[in-house]
Amino acid sequence: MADIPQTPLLDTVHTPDDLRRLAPEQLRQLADELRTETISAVGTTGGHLGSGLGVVELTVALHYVFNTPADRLVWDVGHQCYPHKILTGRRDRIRTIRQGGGLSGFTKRSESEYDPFGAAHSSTSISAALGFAVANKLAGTPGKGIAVIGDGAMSAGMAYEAMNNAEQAGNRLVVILNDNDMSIAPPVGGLSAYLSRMVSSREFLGVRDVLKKLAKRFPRPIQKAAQKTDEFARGMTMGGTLFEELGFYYVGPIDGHNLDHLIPVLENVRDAEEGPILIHVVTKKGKGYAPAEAAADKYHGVQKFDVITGAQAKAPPGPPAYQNVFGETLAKEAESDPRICAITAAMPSGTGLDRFANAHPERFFDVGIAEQHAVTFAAGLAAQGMRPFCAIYSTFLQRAYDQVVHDVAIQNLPVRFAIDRAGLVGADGATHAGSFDITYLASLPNMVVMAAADEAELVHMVHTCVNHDSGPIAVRYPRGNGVGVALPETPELLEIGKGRVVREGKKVAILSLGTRLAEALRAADTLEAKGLSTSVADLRFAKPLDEALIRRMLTTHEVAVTIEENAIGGLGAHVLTMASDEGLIDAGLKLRTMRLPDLFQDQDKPEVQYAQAGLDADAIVETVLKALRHNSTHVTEGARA
Ligand SMILES: Cc1ncc(C[n+]2csc(CCOP(=O)(O)OP(=O)(O)O)c2C)c(N)n1
Ligand SMILES: CC(=O)[C@@H](O)[C@H](O)COP(=O)(O)O
Ligand SMILES: [Mg+2]
Repeated sequence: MADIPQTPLLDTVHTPDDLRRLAPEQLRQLADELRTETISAVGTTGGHLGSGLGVVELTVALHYVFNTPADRLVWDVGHQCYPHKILTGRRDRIRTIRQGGGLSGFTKRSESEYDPFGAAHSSTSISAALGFAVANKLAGTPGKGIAVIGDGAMSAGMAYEAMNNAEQAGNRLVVILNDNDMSIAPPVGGLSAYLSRMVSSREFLGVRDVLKKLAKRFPRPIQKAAQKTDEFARGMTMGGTLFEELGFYYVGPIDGHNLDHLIPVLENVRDAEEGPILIHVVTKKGKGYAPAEAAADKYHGVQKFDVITGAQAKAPPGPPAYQNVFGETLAKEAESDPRICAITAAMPSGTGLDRFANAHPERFFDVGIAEQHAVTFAAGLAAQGMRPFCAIYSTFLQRAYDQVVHDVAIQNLPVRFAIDRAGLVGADGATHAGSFDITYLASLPNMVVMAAADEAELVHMVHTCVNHDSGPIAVRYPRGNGVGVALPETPELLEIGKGRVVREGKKVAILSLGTRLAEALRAADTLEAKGLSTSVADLRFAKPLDEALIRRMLTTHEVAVTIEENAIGGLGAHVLTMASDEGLIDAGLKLRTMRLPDLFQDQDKPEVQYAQAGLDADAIVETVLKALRHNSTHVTEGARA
């Protein structure tokens, strides 16, 4: 573990109350020590670094000026909250972040009173802060709602829905726009260009500029405060900013690393009688750590790294990552099919579409953090004859559910959903688990839902998505690397709704969907060794089900087990419904469904998580043996566990 840095002043600050007892001139040192500790901690654990480094000064200033936790500080996404956690009583656990049993990598209500709202999915902070603000206003209790939202998160429609509704909060709501001109990738779209113009068209506001603007806007008390300064700054153009048109008082842009500017501005905003106010702070993602500042991604998400050199720990070379198999396969398919285009919602590298973009830039679209728009944009493309691949993580696709139903499924449009991070994802924890997409997709009209059992299957499924002329198709696959099977030279056109028997047996049938297939085969070996002849089928499709294959398995084996990397309501539910409707349960079939829990809080590596979730080979064997023992007289010798 990297040495814990010397931080004499930070050592005395355990809560924001300690911070607020410091003299203003001590805050610079505190910020420097906080940045050093953040770098050291993330060097040990890996995680999100760049965004936290960019808000070190802002974090100090916000807790110094506002009366947290009574003033409810809501971090958007929450990946930048490591400095906030260090200052709010969690420094002793910061080196457990994003690990099994450790701190969450995002804000989490159950962790601290200083985390009033959980996050991880972006663009929720203004709505939540508005909720806190209005609740306090209604109750007549003090306490503001303060949202800190990034320029990337500001590209999502939900942020505008909240701002459009914010007037009612008055001065109870403060929005800090943390503009570092970065999302995970460089930001895209009109808003990004607008913010760049705002920042480049005027110098950073000094305190005098801000006080002058505030003074003009607000009644006497602020003017008095403003007049304390020895001179007024030049006037600012009043109004005209996008945010002012939405009903906010816009203040900025100001230097988000200059405590001498941040603190007086925040103090004046805190005491303003008018509102809501949006403060536009300009920061640098990765600030204060040369390797992060120099990196293209500003060290957004990092492995453990050497603090001195910035060199990240390299994962041993293994099979290709699913995201890259997807991106490269689609890029190859697109060489011969001009209809193919690809859409990401601000995750080009995470989805592997950066590879597609390099090959076909004119057919690649990064729409920003705007999953709802991404899906309906894809629907429009499909309706006009294109073959759009909408690549969105399982968890983030949840945000666009009505667009999937209303704009794609009901209209039976040939949109292709490439659903990465399906199943458990490890360190990102519960908010990023891809536990529900089979449930929320396989009940939709016209929707085809496939799950790749390995990287070769993914290639076949992408090829099938390209060449099968039908309505919507979703293909899901997990975070991480494949299993090491050879990628097919010639991809297969799969028959929709047809699974495959991978192993023939007689007594036990394991019906697998997705990458649990490897565990199913391991379990079959164990069961065979116990004298239990076991079949294994890879169903490939959750919808439409391969009913003929399933019926054969359920009627010729004593025990059948379904297994999927999805919570309840997925494959198992559909097989159970079919078995029940066809009277197979009545006929004495022992059918068990193995699936994820609906809430899985742990953050350990996925293979550890699956064992904890009871979805590995040992759990399959145990499930089968229990089923066989259940009111059964047919237990084969040796089957007793
Ligand atoms: C709904 C949703 N889509 C995608 C993501 C993935 N994501 C996490 S952070 C991030 C970029 C956020 O950019 P910004 O708000 O500017 O914060 P910064 O990292 O620059 O501090 C994205 C796209 C997410 N968390 N939530
Ligand atoms: C904070 C956030 O939502 C993203 O940075 C996410 O953590 C990326 O996940 P992957 O690392 O699986 O791409
Ligand atoms: Mg940003």
